[in-house]
Amino acid sequence: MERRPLIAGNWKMHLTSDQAVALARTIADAASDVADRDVMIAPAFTSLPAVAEVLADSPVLLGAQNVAWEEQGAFTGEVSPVMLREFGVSLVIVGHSERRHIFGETDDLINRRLCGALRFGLVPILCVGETLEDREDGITMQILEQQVRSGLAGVEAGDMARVVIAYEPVWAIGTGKTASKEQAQEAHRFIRSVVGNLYEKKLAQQVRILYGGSVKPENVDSLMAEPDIDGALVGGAALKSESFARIIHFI
Ligand SMILES: O=C(CO)COP(=O)(O)O
Repeated sequence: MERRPLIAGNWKMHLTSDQAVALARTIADAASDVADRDVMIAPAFTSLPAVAEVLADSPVLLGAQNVAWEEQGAFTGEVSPVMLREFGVSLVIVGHSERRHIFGETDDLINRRLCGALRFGLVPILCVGETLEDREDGITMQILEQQVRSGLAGVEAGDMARVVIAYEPVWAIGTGKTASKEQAQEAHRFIRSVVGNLYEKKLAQQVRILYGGSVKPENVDSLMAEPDIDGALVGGAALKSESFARIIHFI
């Protein structure tokens, strides 16, 4: 089963709108020759309109870093899927570890966000990952299973075909410590098996699973060579045009 790779840059809470436009321009140029893979960048909400204009004639997809589940309403501080669609956003990150650990987002809340994204035609990127403590306690796979199952609760097979999952071990995010390709492959294969138990095996083979956590030009090729790693969710290295350009062009 051929899965189309996806390289996604998560800009987190970095860059003013002017800076975001400048970086988006260089990435659009760098990605102009890629045909066999998807590339996405997710700027801060405030930069979406300006970055959307830059990407209008580019194959680079526009992503957002979070999403609410209702079209509109009394949800102070939230941004609705319809508001994101208005600016050409097509993918949205949900359940990022920073949302879970800094802002206390629960599995239930993340599931609501994911379902809201699907309902309004956005592709959700569901992030899952264990902490260092979980790994040392030997409960990595239980944590991943729990996060995948609750994140996907109520999602029908027809919608599941659009969902992307990102495995981001918390201990590897922003630390410079990448999971070894063996650790990442083991987690990805396990996540695919969990999806296979929830849905048909064929569907599990179609689902793209990205790796995130200190992805860099130096390690992207070996990670991408693993059979169940279908792409990367990149933080720090996505903020530098040369390094993200190299990551997009992984071999
Ligand atoms: O959280 C991440 C992407 O969502 C990973 O961040 P880093 O690439 O900076 O480790």
